[in-house]
Amino acid sequence: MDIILIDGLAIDTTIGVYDWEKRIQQRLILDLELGWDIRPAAADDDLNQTLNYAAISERLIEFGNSHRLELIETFAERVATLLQEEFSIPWLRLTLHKPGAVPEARSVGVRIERGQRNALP
Ligand SMILES: Nc1nc2c(c(=O)[nH]1)N=C([C@H](O)[C@@H](O)CO)CN2
Repeated sequence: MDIILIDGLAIDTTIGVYDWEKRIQQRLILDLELGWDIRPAAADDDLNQTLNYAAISERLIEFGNSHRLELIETFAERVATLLQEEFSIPWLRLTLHKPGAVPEARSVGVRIERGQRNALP
């Protein structure tokens, strides 16, 4: 399986468990590895046969702007489901950072994998 990469995607959203967090926007940073077979697109030089990383990035930014969640776990799970359902992505690894959450840490976050890695040749 090949991998389409989106690294360091900045998404501003309302996220957090505390009351003060529900009144502000905070930035999440997403790194995505999206499983795909890129050979048909490469053979035909055709965007329609691959994952359009620009369209996916735009959709995830829109998701963040239109949802208010508490846990980064929930955000990550919702994004993974969206990617699988709307873009038919068979396998993905999502790393989500909430950089400002713990001042003493460079970053905190979650990493999840969803789907079947060997679903494609
Ligand atoms: N595992 C998690 N721990 C914490 C989360 C979270 O989403 N997942 N969130 C918070 C607060 O919202 C925090 O980010 C405020 O600084 C605390 N722990």
